Amino acid sequence: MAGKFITFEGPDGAGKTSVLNEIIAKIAPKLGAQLVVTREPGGTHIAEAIRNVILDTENTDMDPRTEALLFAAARRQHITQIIQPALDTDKFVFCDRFVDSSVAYQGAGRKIGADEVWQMNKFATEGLMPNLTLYFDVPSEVGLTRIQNFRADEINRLDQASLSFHRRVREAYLTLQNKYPERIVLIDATQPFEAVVADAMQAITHQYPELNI
Ligand SMILES: Nc1ncnc2c1ncn2[C@@H]1O[C@H](COP(=O)(O)OP(=O)(O)OP(=O)(O)O)[C@@H](O)[C@H]1O
Ligand SMILES: Cc1cn([C@H]2C[C@H](O)[C@@H](COP(=O)(O)O)O2)c(=O)[nH]c1=O
Repeated sequence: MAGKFITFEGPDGAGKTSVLNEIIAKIAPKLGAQLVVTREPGGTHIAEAIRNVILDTENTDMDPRTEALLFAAARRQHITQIIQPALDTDKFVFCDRFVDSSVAYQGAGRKIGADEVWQMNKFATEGLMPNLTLYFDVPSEVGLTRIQNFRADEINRLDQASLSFHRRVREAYLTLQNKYPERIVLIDATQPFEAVVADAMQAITHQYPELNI
């Protein structure tokens, strides 16, 4: 892997996507064609189709392991079609969520267990991991309230899970950050938006000074 793989992670409503958009606007002129921005689940035609199945609020009877397998299947397609080819050609890949989401949501939220979810995802990723992960931390209540207040028209099946589910997700992220502090940088996402963007930018340019604007 010659390129750089940077992921944005966090509970629902943490502000990842908004911050990612802001950061991309800042660095896109600098990186030009060396920049790839993508998301999970999704990023390819097949993976976006899988996304629609997973997030459909009608699919209330989906088994937790089916859900985990579908996220991993979407990830596999995304890696082979988008992420790996970009890394092989020296690009910076910014991805909204990756395998840490599966460990947090399916491992802890759905109680499948972190080890089983890691094992299953090894088949999908063949060990590909981000170089840098920004973890946007907010209490579950804060994230869910933001979604209710600002994004009520886009609530998906995962957003609808119980508060205790979302609390387990956050705890799992904090455990991951504690376990892999070299890779995962914690950003306090309860701050005003501009301060969150500044902290995220600082974390990125600390590791990649060439992205300083
Ligand atoms: N620091 C902040 N303070 C207050 N509101 C914020 C902040 N950051 C983002 N928001 C708002 O919260 C809402 C959710 O943000 P966003 O969609 O970026 O979160 P997300 O982490 O990508 O969520 P999800 O993973 O559920 O898609 C948006 O309406 C956004 O404007
Ligand atoms: C990759 C991935 C995602 N999820 C969950 C997290 C969110 O609730 C949705 C995706 O919606 P977003 O608005 O694009 O953040 O899916 C998950 O449970 N497991 C995963 O691996």
